[in-house]
Amino acid sequence: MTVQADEETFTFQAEVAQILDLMAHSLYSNKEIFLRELISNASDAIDRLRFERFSRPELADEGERFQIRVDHDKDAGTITISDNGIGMSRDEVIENIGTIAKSGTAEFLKALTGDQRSDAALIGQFGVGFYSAFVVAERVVLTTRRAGLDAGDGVRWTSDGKGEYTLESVERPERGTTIVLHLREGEDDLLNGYRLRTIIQRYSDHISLPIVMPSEDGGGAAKTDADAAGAEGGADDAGGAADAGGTAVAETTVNRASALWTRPKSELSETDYHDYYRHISNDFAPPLAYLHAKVEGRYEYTMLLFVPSSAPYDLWIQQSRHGVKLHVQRVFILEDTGQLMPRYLRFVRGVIDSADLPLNVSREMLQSSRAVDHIRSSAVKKVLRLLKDLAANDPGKYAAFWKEFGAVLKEGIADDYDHREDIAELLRFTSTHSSTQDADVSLHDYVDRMKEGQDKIYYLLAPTLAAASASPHLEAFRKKGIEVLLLGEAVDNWVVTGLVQEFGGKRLQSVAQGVPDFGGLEDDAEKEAAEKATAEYAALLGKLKAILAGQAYDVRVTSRLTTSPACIVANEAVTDFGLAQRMRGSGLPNQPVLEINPEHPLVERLNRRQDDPRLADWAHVLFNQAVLTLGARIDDPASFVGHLNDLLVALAGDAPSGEDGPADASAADAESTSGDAEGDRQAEGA
Ligand SMILES: Nc1ncnc2c1ncn2[C@@H]1O[C@H](COP(=O)(O)OP(=O)(O)OP(=O)(O)O)[C@@H](O)[C@H]1O
Repeated sequence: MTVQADEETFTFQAEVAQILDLMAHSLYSNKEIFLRELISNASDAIDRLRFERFSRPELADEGERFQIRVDHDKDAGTITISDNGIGMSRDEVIENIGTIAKSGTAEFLKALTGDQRSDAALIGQFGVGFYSAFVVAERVVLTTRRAGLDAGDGVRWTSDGKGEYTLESVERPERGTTIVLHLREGEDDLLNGYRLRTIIQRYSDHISLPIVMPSEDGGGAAKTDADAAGAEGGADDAGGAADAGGTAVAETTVNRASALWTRPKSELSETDYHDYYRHISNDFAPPLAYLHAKVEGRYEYTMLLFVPSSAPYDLWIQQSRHGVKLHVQRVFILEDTGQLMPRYLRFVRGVIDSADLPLNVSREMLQSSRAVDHIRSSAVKKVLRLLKDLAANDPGKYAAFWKEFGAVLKEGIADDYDHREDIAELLRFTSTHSSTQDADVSLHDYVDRMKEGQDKIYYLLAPTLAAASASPHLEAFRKKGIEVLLLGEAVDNWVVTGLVQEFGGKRLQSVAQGVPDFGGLEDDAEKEAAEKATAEYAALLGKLKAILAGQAYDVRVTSRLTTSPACIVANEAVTDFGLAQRMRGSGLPNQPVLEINPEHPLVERLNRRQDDPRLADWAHVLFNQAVLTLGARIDDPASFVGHLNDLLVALAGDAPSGEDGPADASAADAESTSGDAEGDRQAEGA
């Protein structure tokens, strides 16, 4: 920091410098948005002043009208945006302009791809509004004075966006902020009243405050005081002051200046809604769906809510913002932090405007307000209905929604008991019936095509979808043609437990827990075969159990498998809450049971050759390969590889003794094993 008279020079926070650089490259194809961003900040600043006045009556002075002013000066090559909002103190300027305090900055920067289009959308989402000025300006001068401070407490911030900015104290009689953009060479097309007006009407028409421009702004013929002052280098502040103070120049309001949600639906076009959505979300893409409702009755409120088409970068950040802004009688009050929208609907963006709350309502008051309870419950119902309609009328769009937000919506099954059934209908899964990994099966679809005699909804919970779809647990179900839902997300455990094991009167049943349960779909012959196998294998089971003591809770014969030799299931028949935890740990259930397939040649051979000196190797390999197909982690991978290699060496049989071949005893054994393996292959082939 260098000090020169009253001027101090500061260095931008590293992230700001990086974002400024990226922005100039990525946003250029969309350069007009700088105006939208600066007008949006001005509008926020006025909203904040209006709000602060409720608690600080001393700020309520002047009686002038709130407005945002846009002006340009062809000769000086400047565009000026001023507002009579809350302004900033020196500390606030340092904190707000020059630093990015938002959580997730690092994640955001990582998410940038270098692709102009997608980066532009991301940058927009991140809301780096003010810095977009540097897309068109080579120098930006911001002059501001906080409401409630003295005229001598004005601050001027100047920067060329290249790493440093300066601050100096200035006299500024009126509160508010003025931003003068000194345009880069080649940006003269923006120095045109008609062009500016068109941009404002395109991007900022929905701003509920008047945006005014000098009346004679068509070709820059009229010179305002601001223009004249701005033309002099270093006279930016004088320009701004004259500007915000109001001059004798005639002004016209160029936007509609009424809160969009207060206007009747019949007057609004799709484009109006989309523009407004972009204003509040910073999302360049149009919303997937929206609802606009005016409710009258015991409580009176309006809601305008949007479902975005893609997830914001911070959807999974713990403290991510909720997207609904509370207004009271059109005055912005606060951003929702969960009072208006539950966490599982945190992707919803929009406005709720209540006529019943006091203007000075605080967050604490919201928590115990009946009106808020009512609004919240109605908002949730309406959003769920909107999603239901989308699913029914536009399955393609709903699939897109599910891809982006399905995992968030699933949280609602555990969090919102009252709406559990509605949410359950919105769930989509991948199943053994799906041709891709896309989640395209609803619980209704599943129940509708259940086999005759089937009385349960089967599911398989695995650490990933890939592990689920390749799991041996599905073999018998596939053979019998019974559909199984494949659940591969951490939140899915809450889904199955949250559904209280039931949907539409059908119980949910894991295919990897307890003894195999095919409901009414197992015939007597199968049951008999299973009993017979258990008897035939009793001795082998005892031996395996002894070898795997401490690893396998139990070893059983199963009818669950057709092609795999073994699998692991959870001993408990019912999902418990701890399962998700374990799935994220080693991936093994608390009481892992090794199930072996009596029809498999390998298992048959073990039963015939229980005296095999390598029985322990076989047992460990069977157990651990079953752990792997579960998508779980082997406790002691080195020992597994050791057992496996011992068997491979024995099978290889022809390894030259004396080099790396087995010792004599094992060599003899290797031969007999290899012979057996041959027999096994034939048996398998037969
Ligand atoms: N005209 C203004 N008057 C008062 N404060 C302002 C003004 N413009 C910007 N600020 C302050 O600077 C901060 C940073 O502005 P910036 O546009 O970069 O991000 P933001 O407005 O916070 O985010 P978003 O664009 O997502 O709304 C604002 O939050 C606000 O505190």
